[in-house]
Parts: sequence; structure tokens; C-alpha cells
Amino acid sequence: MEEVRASSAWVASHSSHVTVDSSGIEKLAETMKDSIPKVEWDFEGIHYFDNGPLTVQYLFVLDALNFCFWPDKELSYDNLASGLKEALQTDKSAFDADRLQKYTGPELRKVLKWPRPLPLEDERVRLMHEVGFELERSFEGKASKLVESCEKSASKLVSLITCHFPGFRDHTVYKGHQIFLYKRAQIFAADLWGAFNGRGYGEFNDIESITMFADYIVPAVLQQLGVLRYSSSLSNLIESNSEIGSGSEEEVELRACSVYAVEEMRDLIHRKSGKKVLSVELDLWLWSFGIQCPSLQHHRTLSIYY
Ligand SMILES: Nc1nc2c(c(CN[C@H]3C=C[C@H](O)[C@@H]3O)cn2[C@@H]2O[C@H](COP(=O)(O)O)[C@@H](O)[C@H]2O)c(=O)[nH]1
Repeated sequence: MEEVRASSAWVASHSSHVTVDSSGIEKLAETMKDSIPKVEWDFEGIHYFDNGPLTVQYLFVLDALNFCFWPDKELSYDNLASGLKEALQTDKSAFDADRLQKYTGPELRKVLKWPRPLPLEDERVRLMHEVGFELERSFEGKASKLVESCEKSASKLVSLITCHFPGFRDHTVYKGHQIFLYKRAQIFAADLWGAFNGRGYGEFNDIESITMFADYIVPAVLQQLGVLRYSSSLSNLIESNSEIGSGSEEEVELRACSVYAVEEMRDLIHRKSGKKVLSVELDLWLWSFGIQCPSLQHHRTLSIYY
């Protein structure tokens, strides 16, 4: 994902509202270099797993809908992962490509056992339709075929997904430059790798090419740990829970500087200890830290990308 890495670095070096603090990275890398905390994928025990192609279909639908939970104070990623899991356990064909194309908002709500409209519900339904349609048109209806066609390359998988499924094209223009973040496409590759423990559908020869997943939790963790620093106007926006526009300079900087900071941390840990840590592993550690910290204040952007 060289384009994610390079464009995020460009943002970090032209940033107006967010600063990546190299001494903060240095301190964090120092505490982590001897024992990098390992977090198990699915430490929460909320995901569907049967070691086969249905798990791949589940993860693809999950990551097609893996965005913007915060507008509903009680909704979280857990509700999505466990709701889709239960739906599949009750009905193995719940996410067949033809069924995906027919979901309505109220039906999706029923699947997730959610008593009121979901945030960005129309968009969620539209993206389910898109996934079903394109899987049927190009991959025999199966996300497993999409994965098989990538010949164990995570970066090929991300490219193929972003070519075929417009909803995964998480990119923007910042100060005249095209910036790629590809959060949901990359997290799908990482979820396969984590769920299948690097084997079968989760075997990738280039898992190190994946960057962290620029969401709204990890930037807040990095700020808390002294790795990111915000301008006072951005701090005020976040502290007052004000919405930050999708594609605004502030929003792009929060996400891209997070990608850049995690890449820098990974390089530094390697230089200090000789250990090759993956951005995916750093991400999961930072994210799990963040969701266990309810007082953490994150930025609020209405977005289908994260
Ligand atoms: N960077 C990063 N962001 C992640 C995840 C995950 C879940 N990954 C699974 C993979 C293995 C584990 O066992 C996890 O279950 C969700 N998110 C993002 O968080 C936000 C939701 O927050 P809240 O509203 O509090 O539920 C939302 O933007 C969502 O897209 C991750 O791993 N990394």
C-alpha cells in the first residue's frame, strides 16, 4: 500500500492542525521495543468463524459496513460484528449475493437487533447492495473467489477491492494532492489474516504492506499517548463534540498523520530492537487500548469510510 504510505507522509509534512511528535514516538517505541503487547484478533469473541468461505463472506459484509457508529451513543462495532454473526448462525444464506442486493433498512436493523434507525442507514443498505451486485457479476457471488484471485497478496486484494467496489474507495484531495487511506479495504485483509491465523484465506506474503486503519479511535489514542498534537482550534472542535466535515483539512490530517506516525513507530522499533513488528499488530494494540478507555474523546465525522 505504497500509495497510502506515501500520501499520508505528504500530509504529515504539510499539516496545519496536527503535528506528529517524534519525541512522543521515541518514548512509546522505547516502552514497546522489548515486549510488544500482542492482542489476539477477536479478543472480544464477537466474530463468526467456521474456517471456510462463509467466514470470508461474513468478513467482507462486516467490513463493507464497518463505519460510523458514534452518532448513536449505544451503538458500537461489537453490535455489528455480533449481529451479523448471529444472523449467519441462524441462516447460512443470509449473506448470499442475491440476498445482499435485496436488504432494506428495516431488515438490516432486524439483523442487528437494533431498535431504531442506524446511523447512515441508507448508505449501509446501498453498500450491501453494491457488494452483492459486484460479487455476483465478477466473483461468482463469493468473497472467497475475490480473495483466491489475489494469490496471497494483501496489496493486490486491496487494489482489487477498490477497483471493483466504489464504496471502498477511501481517498480524498488535500491541498491539491490525492490522498489514499483505504481503511475498510485494508482492514478486510487484516481481518482475514487475523481470523485465519495467517493460513488458508488469511495467508498473505506481503502482510507488512498494510498500514494502520485510519478510524476515529486510533488518532485519539495517539493523541492521548503524546504521539499526535493538535492545534488549539482542533482540540476545541473535538472537545466540544463538534462535527468535523469529511474531507476537511482537519479530518484528513487526523487520519493521515495517524498512518504516518504508526509507520514511523514501526521503523523505530525495528531500528532499536531489530524486531519486525507489523502495522496491523500496532493498530490492534492501539485500537483495543482505545475502546477500553471510554473517556477518550474522538473526532466526529459523518463518513462511510470509517
Ligand atoms: N483502527 C482500527 N479501527 C477499528 C478496528 C475495528 C475492529 N477490528 C476487529 C479486528 C480484530 C479485533 O478483534 C477487532 O474486533 C473497528 N474499528 C473502527 O473503530 C471504530 C468503532 O469504534 P466504536 O464506535 O467504539 O465501536 C470505527 O471507526 C470502526 O471502523 C480495528 O481493529 N482497528
